[in-house]
Amino acid sequence: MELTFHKYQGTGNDFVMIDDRTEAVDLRNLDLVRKLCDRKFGIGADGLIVIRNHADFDFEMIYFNADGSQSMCGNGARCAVAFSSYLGMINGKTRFLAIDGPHEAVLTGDQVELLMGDVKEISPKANDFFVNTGSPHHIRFVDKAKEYPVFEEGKAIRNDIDYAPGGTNVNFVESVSPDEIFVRTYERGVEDETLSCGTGVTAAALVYGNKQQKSHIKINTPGGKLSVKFNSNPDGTFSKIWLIGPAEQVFSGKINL
Ligand SMILES: N[C@H](CCC[C@H](N)C(=O)O)C(=O)O
Repeated sequence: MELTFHKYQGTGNDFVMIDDRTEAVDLRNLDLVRKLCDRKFGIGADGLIVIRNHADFDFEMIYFNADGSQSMCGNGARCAVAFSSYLGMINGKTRFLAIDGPHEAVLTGDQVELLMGDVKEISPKANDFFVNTGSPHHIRFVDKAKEYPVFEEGKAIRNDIDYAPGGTNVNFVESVSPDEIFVRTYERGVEDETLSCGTGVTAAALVYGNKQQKSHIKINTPGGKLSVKFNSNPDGTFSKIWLIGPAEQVFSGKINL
């Protein structure tokens, strides 16, 4: 079977995208997911995104991490919006469905503004924090993030018994200025550091913004620049959380399965 794919990246978080409106892809075939994402034996990506029609939304995005596990993916969702526009399914604005529920997004040039789900709380975790922004995130503030042992420390926290059985993503955050941070992320399901993580920088921005009393945070990542703006509510929840950044089609191709 020959499969057409498109490769996208959002601030260095990269994805194999498949237009599966014919529903030809067997979503139970996790060996297929792992093969497509394999950087030596397949196309190579942090994750796979399958786009399907949905009666109540412009499209549905189904996200798989490279290991076949599923979660919400912020950068992937931004790339899915750009891909659905490329396919002619949307025109600038969209309302689509992901694993964590409905999302709105606006595409302006190569910038995608993605409305994330509301966040109920920021939980303290020893000297760190935990936030669920559609996927789980441990947040640790460090002095020199560029020199921090992200793989070793991230893997240890990701596998901490406190997070069993599902685990968590882990973000190491350095303050740059009152409204700017630098973030490196160890991603569950990729089981390595990725160049950026959309739900992760969103979680980091909420924690930092809450501390700094700021509602618009700029985020630098090894893969590029993102920003997050949000409302802090009197009950301690967060809403109108927008994740903003670029999404780019890198190449397309066909693969024989
Ligand atoms: N690895 C994450 C999902 C992808 C998150 C990341 N790629 C993003 O942009 O949000 C998890 O298993 O929860």
